[in-house]
Amino acid sequence: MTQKVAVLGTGKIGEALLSGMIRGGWTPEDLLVTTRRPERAEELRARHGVTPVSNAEAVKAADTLILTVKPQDMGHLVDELAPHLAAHHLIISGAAGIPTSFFEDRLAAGTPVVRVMTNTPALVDEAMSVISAGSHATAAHLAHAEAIFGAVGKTLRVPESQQDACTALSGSGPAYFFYLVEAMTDAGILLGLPRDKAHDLIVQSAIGAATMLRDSGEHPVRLRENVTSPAGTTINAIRELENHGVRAALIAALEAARDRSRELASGTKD
Ligand SMILES: NC(=O)C1=CN([C@@H]2O[C@H](COP(=O)(O)OP(=O)(O)OC[C@H]3O[C@@H](n4cnc5c(N)ncnc54)[C@H](OP(=O)(O)O)[C@@H]3O)[C@@H](O)[C@H]2O)C=CC1
Ligand SMILES: O=C(O)[C@@H]1CCC=N1
Repeated sequence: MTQKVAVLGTGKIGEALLSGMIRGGWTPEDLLVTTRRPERAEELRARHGVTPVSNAEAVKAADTLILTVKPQDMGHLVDELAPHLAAHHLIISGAAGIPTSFFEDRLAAGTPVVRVMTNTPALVDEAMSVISAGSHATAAHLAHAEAIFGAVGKTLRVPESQQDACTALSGSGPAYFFYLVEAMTDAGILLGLPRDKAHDLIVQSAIGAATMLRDSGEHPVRLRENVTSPAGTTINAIRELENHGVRAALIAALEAARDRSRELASGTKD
């Protein structure tokens, strides 16, 4: 088995992973990338010193193939790879929705497949990556996937049946926080603050709150209660959040994301 790892379809998430692997000690010589557009390939070579190759060349040179194309492009990519694959290859899919059986049904019997859902904080080594084994993936394959995704943040093994839910929570999760910051910054504008100051206040509050959630060991309810003084300001805001159904909206939003992940399972749903 070579040390080489290929990232096939190196777009936003593929590049986030790639850059983290390099920060984590992988040498660019051990990393191959594939892209659809030649200009994208050159961009990756210039930024990271990695070698862009064709999908077929990637299969020849690397044992571990990380597939980070969109779910809708996965069928086409797998058809292209199938004739070149051999027994030593490990397939790691980073796509939303696509089950490991999608690959197992299209590739030679016994092909090991690991499914991973990571997220964009991989760019700052704070990703949350959830990892599930396909039918033929061994403990060593899972450990290998953990070593790769562990370079960009935390990893958690989950049964594959929980992957769509995890995609809704942590895969898409950063977007919800960015959306909240955007909305709260607008509120700051309404309250008369300059945009840059409103942004800084909210971002630092988010960092502080996230650090407390991670490090204090306290339940989120307790942390919120500690901010909420009797007859104070916070409870007025909380009442408005409840009046506007924000909690119900979040539950419905994540359920919709989970449903879309399920819908993408066939790899053909636009
Ligand atoms: N963005 C996110 O936050 C997350 C995304 N994901 C998953 O990661 C995957 C990629 O998402 P994202 O990075 O956002 O999307 P991008 O569109 O940025 O990346 C996909 C890349 O794949 C390339 N590509 C498509 N087909 C081929 C092919 N046959 N051979 C080589 N390259 C190909 C595309 O090239 P071109 O640009 O030329 O079209 C594109 O650069 C998806 O499956 C998504 O579900 C998972 C977790 C989080
Ligand atoms: O929106 C998406 O489909 C991808 C998967 C999880 C985050 N982004």
